Amino acid sequence: MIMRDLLMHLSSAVGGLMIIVTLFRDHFPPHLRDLLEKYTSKLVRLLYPYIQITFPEYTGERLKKSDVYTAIQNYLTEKATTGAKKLKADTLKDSQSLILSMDDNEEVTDEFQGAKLWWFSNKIVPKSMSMSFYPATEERRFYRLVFHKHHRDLITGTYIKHVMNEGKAIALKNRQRKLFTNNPSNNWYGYKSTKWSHVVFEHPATFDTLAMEPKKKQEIMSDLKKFSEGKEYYKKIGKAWKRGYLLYGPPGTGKSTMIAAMANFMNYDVYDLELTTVKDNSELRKLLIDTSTKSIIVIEDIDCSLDLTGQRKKAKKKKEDDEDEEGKGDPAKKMKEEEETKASKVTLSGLLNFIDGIWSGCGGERIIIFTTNFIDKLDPALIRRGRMDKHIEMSYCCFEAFKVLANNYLDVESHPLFGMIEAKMKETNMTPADVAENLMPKSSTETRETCLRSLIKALEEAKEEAAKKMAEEEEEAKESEAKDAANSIEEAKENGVVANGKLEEEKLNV
Ligand SMILES: Nc1ncnc2c1ncn2[C@@H]1O[C@H](COP(=O)(O)OP(=O)(O)OP(=O)(O)O)[C@@H](O)[C@H]1O
Ligand SMILES: [Mg+2]
Repeated sequence: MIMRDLLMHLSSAVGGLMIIVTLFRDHFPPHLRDLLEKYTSKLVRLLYPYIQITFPEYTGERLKKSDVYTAIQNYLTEKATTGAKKLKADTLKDSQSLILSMDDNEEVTDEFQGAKLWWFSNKIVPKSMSMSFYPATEERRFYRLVFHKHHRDLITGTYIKHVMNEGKAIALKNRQRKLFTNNPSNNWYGYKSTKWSHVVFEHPATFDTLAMEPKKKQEIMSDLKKFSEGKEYYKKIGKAWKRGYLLYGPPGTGKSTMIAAMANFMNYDVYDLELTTVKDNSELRKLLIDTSTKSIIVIEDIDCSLDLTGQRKKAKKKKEDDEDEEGKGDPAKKMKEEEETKASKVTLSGLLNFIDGIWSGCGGERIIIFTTNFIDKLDPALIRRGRMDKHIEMSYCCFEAFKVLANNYLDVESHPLFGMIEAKMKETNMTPADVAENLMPKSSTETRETCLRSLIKALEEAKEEAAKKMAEEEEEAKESEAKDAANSIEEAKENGVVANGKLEEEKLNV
């Protein structure tokens, strides 16, 4: 007989006993009744020597999924695969592997330091007749742990802690990383809607494939590693456990690639925050509080995002002008639009407050990354150390970086043409994106040699282009200098005439 049947029999026996007790209670004199109750509960404890602990799925008014429940779920997943007969299947990590967990109404036996325990999974479906729009949310799942009372101390003291630790470790192992993007706030409310939508994060970039000076790359990796191990240190120095990185450099130098490599290195989720869809500072705050720990929050092209209000006003003004031209300018509508424009803005101070303030309360490790093509355009307050702790310049492709790309794209570590490429690279600037594009074979007939030669050709063209551009610029500068000089002579002449004229007038007046 399996344990559940045994427990069920015991429960019904106890239930029967309780009915008898109630009957006797009504007909017995009080002093005898007390005596009887005392002995009955002794008998019950003797007959049912098991203790039950229930772990509900949600805590506190169903607001938050219980961490304990999740840990138990993970812990039991491994046990269930071998022990349980009814299993639920789900896919995990690249949809390649299957994960099996305990189905409802199933039991799993476990043993811990000689003690035998039973886990049951079940759910309570309230029998209310009300027609709910969201039927699934009414179900209350729980796990129940049953063990002999002899093991009370062992189970409550050590075993549950062991389950928590194991469960968390399994969760970390199976962690499927996600890439989140923020939803516009008008989609935040309603059934199953969330502030962030996500897809599985499967970007292949790593620090190995990132083309960069090896020393600089190593420095960034050590910085990240130190940060991830710094829980106690940050606590000691009284700082929130967060770190800000500013990636700057021309387009195509690998800023976005670097973020993917960082996420893969750290095993973190990525929150790609699109500021243009965030209405105001309070929305920004809500979004950021809703991010999980072990995550990278990214704001790309921060210079464009922060100029948001300006951009919007410009767009709106153009629209208004168009309307006026058509003779449809409605003052009431205009006022409404103006109000909307005022309400729809994330300010620099809002962003600064968030970076400084909110996280301190959130706990957990978070990295924030800003990227920009124009570092000079940014407000110094935004990028001062402490906010953006590390500034990383992503620059044009150097020879070391080229070698990484050649290895990635052509599986070649050295080649007689490398010397020429190194020399040409010193003479001109080319982004890693352009180098990579030239190295990539475009057809099956292309060989390493042809790809490297096509890069050399591109480098030569880039050099010529740069020289031409410089000559043009010089020419323009000379022209404008000449123009300025001519203008100032003209001005001086005019001033001289006026001054002389004035002098003549004054003389006559005298
Ligand atoms: N340092 C690099 N290492 C490896 N690949 C790179 C590097 N830089 C660029 N690339 C290649 O070029 C492509 C474009 O790079 P990426 O999107 O990272 O540039 P970016 O600096 O983010 O540009 P933008 O400023 O326009 O956003 C990538 O898909 C990648 O294949
Ligand atoms: Mg980018």
